[in-house]
Amino acid sequence: MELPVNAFKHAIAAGRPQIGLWSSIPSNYTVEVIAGAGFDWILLDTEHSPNDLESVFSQLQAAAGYPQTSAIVRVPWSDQVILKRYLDAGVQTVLIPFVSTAEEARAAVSYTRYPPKGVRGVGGTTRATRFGRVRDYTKHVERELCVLVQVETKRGLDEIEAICAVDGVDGVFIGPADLHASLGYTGETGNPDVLPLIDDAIRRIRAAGKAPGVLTPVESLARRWLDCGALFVAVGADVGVLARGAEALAQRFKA
Ligand SMILES: O=C(O)C(=O)[C@@H](O)[C@@H](O)[C@H](O)CO
Repeated sequence: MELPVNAFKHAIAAGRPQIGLWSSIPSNYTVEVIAGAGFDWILLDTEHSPNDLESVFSQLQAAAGYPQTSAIVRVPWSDQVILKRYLDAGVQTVLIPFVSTAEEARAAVSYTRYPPKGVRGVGGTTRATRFGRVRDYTKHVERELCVLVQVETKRGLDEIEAICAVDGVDGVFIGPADLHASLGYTGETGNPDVLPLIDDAIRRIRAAGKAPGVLTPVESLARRWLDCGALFVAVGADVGVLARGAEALAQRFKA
C-alpha cells in the first residue's frame, strides 16, 4: 500500500490558495457533513474545543471518504507526546500553536520527525501506517507530512523570518485573536492598528518562501489577506455557521 498523498501540502507548495473551514464540534457526523461541502481543507481543532485524540480519530476516518478535502489537526500545544499520538493516528498536516521563535519552531518540527532528524517515537501497526500496510512508512512519511506553526505573539511577529527559515516548517498561520491579545487588544480581531501588521506578516511569510495562513469569518478580511498572498485561509467555523444560522432561522419565525 502506498503512503497517502497530502494534497494540501502540495497545493500550498505550488502556490495554490486553499480555502478551509474551522471545526470545533467534536463529532464525526458534522465533520462528514462539512467534508462534502466543497472546502479544500477542514481544521480539526483540539486547542479551543472539547476534541481529543479519540474524537479526532473518528473525524479523520469520516473525512477520509472525501479526498477533495484535506483534514488538518491543530494540536493543543507543541509537545512531543501529543504530536506523536496524532501523527500515529494518521494526521498528515499539523497546526502547532504559539510558536514565537526559531528555537520553538525547530523543536516543533523535531517532534514530527523520526531519528536522526527528530524525536518522534516509532509505532508500527498504527493507522498512519494503515496498520503495517504502508511500505517503508518511516522512510517516506516526511514526503507527505506538512508542518504549520502559529505565530500569534508580538515576539513571533518579530521572529517571522527566522521561523520561516527553519527546515521542516511548511507554513505559518497568523492567529488574529491571540495576536491582538499579545499586542494589548484582548477580545478584538479587527483592530485598525493590528490589521496592517497581519497584512505585512502574510507578505513576509510569502517572501520567505513559506505558505501564510489565517482564519477569519469576515469575508472582506479573508479576501484582503488572500490578496496579500495568504495560501491557506479558513473563512469560517462550524460552530459559528451553526449558531448564527440557527439564530437567523429562529428570528424569521420568532421575531
Ligand atoms: O485567532 C487566534 O489566535 C487563533 O488561533 C484562532 O484562529 C483560533 O483560536 C480561533 O479563534 C478558534 O475559533
